[in-house]
Amino acid sequence: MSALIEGSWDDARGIAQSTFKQLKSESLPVAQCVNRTLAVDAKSLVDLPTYATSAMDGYAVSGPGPWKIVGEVKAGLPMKGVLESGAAVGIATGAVIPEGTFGIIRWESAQVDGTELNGAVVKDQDIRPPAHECKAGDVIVNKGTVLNPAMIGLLAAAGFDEIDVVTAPRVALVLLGDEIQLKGIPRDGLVRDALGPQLPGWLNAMGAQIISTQYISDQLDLVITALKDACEKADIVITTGGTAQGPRDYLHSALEAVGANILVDTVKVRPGHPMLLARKGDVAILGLPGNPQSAIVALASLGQPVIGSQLGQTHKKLAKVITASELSAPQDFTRLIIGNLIDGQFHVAPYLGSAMLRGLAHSDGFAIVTKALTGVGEQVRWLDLPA
Ligand SMILES: Nc1nc2c(c(=O)[nH]1)N[C@H]1C(S)=C(S)[C@@H](COP(=O)(O)OP(=O)(O)OC[C@H]3O[C@@H](n4cnc5c(N)ncnc54)[C@H](O)[C@@H]3O)O[C@H]1N2
Ligand code: MOO
Repeated sequence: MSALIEGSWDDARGIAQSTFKQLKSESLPVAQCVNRTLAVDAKSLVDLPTYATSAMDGYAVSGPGPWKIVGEVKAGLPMKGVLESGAAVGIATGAVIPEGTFGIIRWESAQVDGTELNGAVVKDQDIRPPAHECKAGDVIVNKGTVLNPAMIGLLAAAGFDEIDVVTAPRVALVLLGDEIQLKGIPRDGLVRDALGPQLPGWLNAMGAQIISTQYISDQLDLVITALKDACEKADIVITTGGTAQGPRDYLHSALEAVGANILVDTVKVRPGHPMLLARKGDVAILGLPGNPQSAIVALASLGQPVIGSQLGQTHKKLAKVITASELSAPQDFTRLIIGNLIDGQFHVAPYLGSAMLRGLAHSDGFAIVTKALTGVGEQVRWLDLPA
């Protein structure tokens, strides 16, 4: 496949979404699977509810009243035998309904005199029927879903001890640049590394795991060695800086030297213009521009779809929102504009410059702007930053 060179943002994103295969899966205890992506359709192992149970604390009654109270049924301790006509038993919420029960009278509506019970009841009153929520074999969570805590609870209720989730893509980070300073106040023209510390947070939120972080000087042989090593152990290699064509930008030459195929080389988007996506076998190589805001734009634009594909997630169409701010984009370019959704409307953030993080730091995502001018009240697409 030939590379998409300075193509549209949507085409580049389409390539990022469609090129990479789902990784293998692993079986883990359900409680450890929150935020993991389900590798199979989860089919309930039981009917839910599994038994007919009482929805309320009260009395299970059989036949017409008045009834004689003959005992008590607790949750987890089903009554043995049949509830005879004219008999009642005290019953707790969640306890199994005795065979022969007509309905439940809540304790607050029951008239009790010694062992005699009176009250109004209709058939099956306050009884939760079995399989009301699902039958054994029903799909309760679809393959490709990112599991939230409620789903974890549902899977446990449905009888699962372990479940198959997709392995988290392994990311090797390779940060390029002689000017990068890792600690302290920047001095002598050096720049504090603003990407090494933030990329793990974004990548973890997208479902990936960092397996290594390397800082590499602007020397072609070092960049080649770092890329080779990273490609041997990772599912995604993410580089920062060196994507442009400047005198010390070695990413293109290094990709050629390691035998990677470039899929996307520069995109008609601002910020993030020199973003790059390549592959070496099944390994994705994502080149994030060095300017910090541009790097995060590239990660959200191309990195998130690659990770989504490797996790077997379905790529959703972007939602549309109304903009409360007037927005512009350069001719023939897509612009990703940082901002927030307030009452469902997009409000642009300050500090839009591609080298700045101050606006991005307080933004929830990006408006995707393709027209030269989008007026207040018009629709734009919205790309969420992962939370
Ligand atoms: N003649 C041209 N020059 C540039 C163009 C162009 O089209 N023609 N494109 C500009 C755009 S747009 C961007 S974005 C940058 C991309 O540059 P690189 O990916 O090659 O990145 P570097 O040159 O290495 O660095 C750019 C900038 O970012 C700072 N940086 C890099 N890494 C980090 C880090 N880890 N933490 C904080 N800051 C970082 C670096 O110091 C530079 O200031 O190229 C433009 N140039
Ligand atoms: O496109 Mo560059 O990424 O604006 O700074």
